[in-house]
Order: sequence, then C-alpha cells, then structure tokens
Amino acid sequence: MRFLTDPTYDLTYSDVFMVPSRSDVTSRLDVDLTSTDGLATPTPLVAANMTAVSGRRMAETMARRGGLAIFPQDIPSDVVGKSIAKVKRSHPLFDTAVTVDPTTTLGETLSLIPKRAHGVAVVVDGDRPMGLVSPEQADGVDRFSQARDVMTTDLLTVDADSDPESVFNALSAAHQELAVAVDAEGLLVGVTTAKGALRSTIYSPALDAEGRLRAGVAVGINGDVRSKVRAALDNRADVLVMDTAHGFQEKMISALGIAREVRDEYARETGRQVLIVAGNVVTAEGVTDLVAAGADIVKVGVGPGAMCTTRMQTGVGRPQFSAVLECAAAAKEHGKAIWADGGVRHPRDVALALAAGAGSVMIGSWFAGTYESTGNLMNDNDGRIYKESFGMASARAVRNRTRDQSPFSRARAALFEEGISSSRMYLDPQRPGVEDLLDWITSGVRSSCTYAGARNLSEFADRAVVGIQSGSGYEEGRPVAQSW
Ligand SMILES: NC(=O)C1=CN([C@@H]2O[C@H](COP(=O)(O)OP(=O)(O)OC[C@H]3O[C@@H](n4cnc5c(N)ncnc54)[C@H](OP(=O)(O)O)[C@@H]3O)[C@@H](O)[C@H]2O)C=CC1
Ligand SMILES: Nc1nc2c(ncn2[C@@H]2O[C@H](COP(=O)(O)O)[C@@H](O)[C@H]2O)c(=O)[nH]1
Repeated sequence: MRFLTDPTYDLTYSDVFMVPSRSDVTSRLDVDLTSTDGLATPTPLVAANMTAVSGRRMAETMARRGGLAIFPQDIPSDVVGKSIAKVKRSHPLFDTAVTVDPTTTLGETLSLIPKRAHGVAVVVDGDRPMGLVSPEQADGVDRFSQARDVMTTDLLTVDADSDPESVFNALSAAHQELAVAVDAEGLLVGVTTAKGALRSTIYSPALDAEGRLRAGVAVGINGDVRSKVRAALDNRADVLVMDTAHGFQEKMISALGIAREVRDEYARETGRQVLIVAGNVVTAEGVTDLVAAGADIVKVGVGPGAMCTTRMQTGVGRPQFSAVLECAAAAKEHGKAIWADGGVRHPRDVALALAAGAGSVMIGSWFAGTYESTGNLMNDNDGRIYKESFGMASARAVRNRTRDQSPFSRARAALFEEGISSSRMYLDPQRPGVEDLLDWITSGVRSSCTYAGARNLSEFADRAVVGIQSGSGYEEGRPVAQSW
C-alpha cells in the first residue's frame, strides 16, 4: 500500500479513502479472498472472542462461510469442548436445523426459531424430518397447540450429497423456501434456503485437516496458563488466541512462552500444529516482542472497539488504520502476520484494514447484532429487535471472569472496568443474519480489490493507494436517504 500524500498524524478508517488504479481484473468473482495470516481461511474475517458474540452458532456459521469465530476466555473449558464438538459435527454446507418434537408447543417452537437465520423449525421423529413450522403458520393459532398440529408436511427433501446449484434449482422449481437435507437412511442432516445454496457456490468453508469446520479458542494470561492452553488444544481448538488488553507486557511474554511449549508438545503427540495469535498491541515494538516470544499472528487494536472505554479512561490506544499499517509492516519483516481487531462498522473498514496489510479482520459488536450471536433476541418499545452486547473488560464481564475469586479480589478487579456493560445492537432488518453481513462485507472487499487491480489480498495490500480525507470528504461518501 502507498499513500497519495504522507500523513503527519495517525489515522482511523474514517480518515482514509482509496483511489482506483488501472485494473485487468475483469470480475469481482475472480478475486481470491483467502486470508494471508498463515491460516489461509477462505474468508479473512474472524468473529471476536466476546461473550456476547461468539458461541457455537456463530462459530459454525462463520466457518461454513470461510471465516472463523473465537470462543472467549470466560467460557468454562468443558462448555467450550462440547461446543467445538458440535461445530465439528455440523455439516460444512447445510445449516444445522432448529428441531422440535411433534409435541413441542407452538410457543416454545416460536421461541427457538430466531436462533437461526433460516426462520423455520423442523419437526422430527427421532432424527427423521416430519414437517416444518414457520412463524407465518402460527398466525392466530393458540400458543399451546403442538408442533404436529401446525406443521406443514410439504417438505422438499434433498440428498445431503447434492451440489448446491442443484439444491438451488430444486428450491426454485418447487417454489419452496427451505430444502431439508437427509442422508441415505432419510435422517436429517441440515437445511438450506435458496440464498444459502447460492452462498455455498461462492464461499468455501474453513475446514480442518479432517474436513470439519474450524474454530478458535481464547485463553487469558492469568492463572494456570499451561493447563488452560492444553485444555483448549484437547478441546480441538484450531487456533489459540492469547488474550489480554495490554499485550505488550511481561506477563504476556511469559504466557506466550508457555503456550508455545505446550503447543509444540501437543503437535509432537498428535501431529496437529496449531497457530498462536497474541495481543493486543499497536506498535511495531509490540509486534516484534510478541513474535520473538512465540506468536504466529499478532492481534492489533487498543481502544477502537465499540464496547471500549479504554481511550476515554486512560488516553491510551492508537487510531486503528495507522496501528494496523505499522504493525502489519513489522510482522511482515518477521515473516508473520496480524489481525486487525476492532473498530469495524462498515464494509469499507474491512477493505482498508486489508489494504493496510492485515491478514484477517476481527469483528465484535457488529456481529453481536445478528441471529447467530449468543444473546437472546429482545424487542424495544418500537418493536425493533436487538441483542445486548457488552465489553470483555466491562464490570459485567469482570464479575463473570472473577467468579471463583474472593469477594475482596473481585471488588478490587471491578475498579478497573474498561468497557460498556450493556448496549443494544439492533438487527439490521435488511441483514439480520451474520451471513447477510458477510455477503455485504465480502462483496465490498471483492470490489475494492478490483478497483485496485488485485486478484488476491496480498496483491491488494501491495497495490492499494490510500489518501487522507477531511470529515466532509467522509460525509460526501455517505448515501442520502432523502432530499436535502
Ligand atoms: N483491545 C482492547 O482495546 C481491549 C480489549 N480488552 C479485552 O477485555 C478482556 C479482558 O482483558 P484484561 O483486562 O487484559 O484482563 P485479563 O483478565 O486478561 O488480565 C490482564 C492481566 O494483565 C494485567 N494488566 C497490567 N496492566 C494492565 C492493563 N493496563 N489493562 C489490563 N490488564 C493489565 C492485569 O493485572 P491487574 O488487574 O492487577 O492490573 C492482569 O493480570 C480481553 O478479552 C481483552 O481482549 C480489554 C480492554 C482493551
Ligand atoms: N477496551 C475494551 N475493548 C474491548 C472490550 N471488549 C472487547 N474489546 C475489544 O474490542 C474488539 C472488538 O471490537 P468491535 O468494534 O468489533 O466491537 C474485541 O476483539 C476486543 O479487542 C472492552 O470491554 N473494553
């Protein structure tokens, strides 16, 4: 990447823009979005290790569309183990269905449907699909009715080995919303909408060596790091994230040394080599020290996050575009990569982070406002739907993380709150599922690459030409919804 004119101060994503270059990339579909961070995930996006964001449904969906999700450090290890096992059992193309027994009440069925974006529950007899219940069928029906009394039995079943294009065509021909995939015994494997089938022709899933969906686990730097790292690896984490707010500290350096030792020991025993991500830092010096201590990927970003109060409280942090640019260059010198973590609110921010050299981009709060995030769906007074989000250094998260400590230690830890405990992340009515956001982001990034004449992300980081803009320059680029 090069600047049109060199900046004299540090920059956020909103401070910069890209100019087009002469391009011989004739289609956006010719752009390869494989991450350049050493993980080579087909989509360079990671759902943040935040309790309000990444659980099993987020992990499964992100990996199915080529990205990753990281289970947060606050989730008990046995729960992480069970969740990863479920992710690994889920189908790489078909979405896991919301299933109910024939006798489940309509009220309960309706409460389960929003757990997934496809908007329907499959009624099963054991694992055999019998019918479908959608919210539309529930109109005017008593909430104590049973699923079997409400369901439609007009099912479009497809073989689980069918290719996505033929599933798309079958759905169009049958004018159906949902295809139910079954195995050779007629047992339920998963479901897909026409859009889901279409997506499966555009995205490739992020798979481990055994062809199962990948997921990552975050580990804090306090306590028994050795056991925590080993537990994460035994739980089949495909990536390990050593996680703390201030990654440029001695405790992180020694935790990384332990993590590397345990990781290498595990690799010798199992043949499975897992990359270590560590952060967060915002300077080249921070990157150099974490790489020397054993990080394969360095996580970059202090204070850009939407749930973050660090900058207001401490004055510490750095505008994210400049942090990413400097840290990516430093990591490249050591043959390593970075993740740009936090501050992403528009597809353009992802494109700019990748232009600045990020290997992948981590997103938290934006993804909290989707069906797949961990929280429950809520309605505000105007009937808009949202989910609650909170920062990992908020009083709420600290209370949870320190639950096994003495009341005195907990009270002391609570003094150092650096995040918001409750915020509303509204679901975008146009893009309520995380896959909708992925479509929006990846189509934007593909387009950015063709404007730069880049066929892949490493060419993009080489070729992008970035300028600095005023507040009114940024404002000019925003669409206007009504006349002025
Ligand atoms: N990217 C960002 O800007 C930020 C991210 N976070 C996220 O919040 C979560 C909690 O992280 P964290 O607060 O580090 O908690 P952790 O529980 O991971 O512990 C951090 C350790 O580092 C020590 N420490 C020393 N200086 C600092 C400092 N300035 N800030 C924080 N810890 C420090 C703490 O000691 P002691 O408590 O005794 O000081 C503690 O032992 C993580 O998921 C992290 O990623 C939090 C803040 C900023
Ligand atoms: N200073 C704080 N930073 C936090 C907290 N919780 C999470 N984070 C960081 O934000 C990113 C995600 O950023 P977003 O803009 O996409 O929401 C996350 O990965 C952490 O690094 C917090 O409580 N305080």
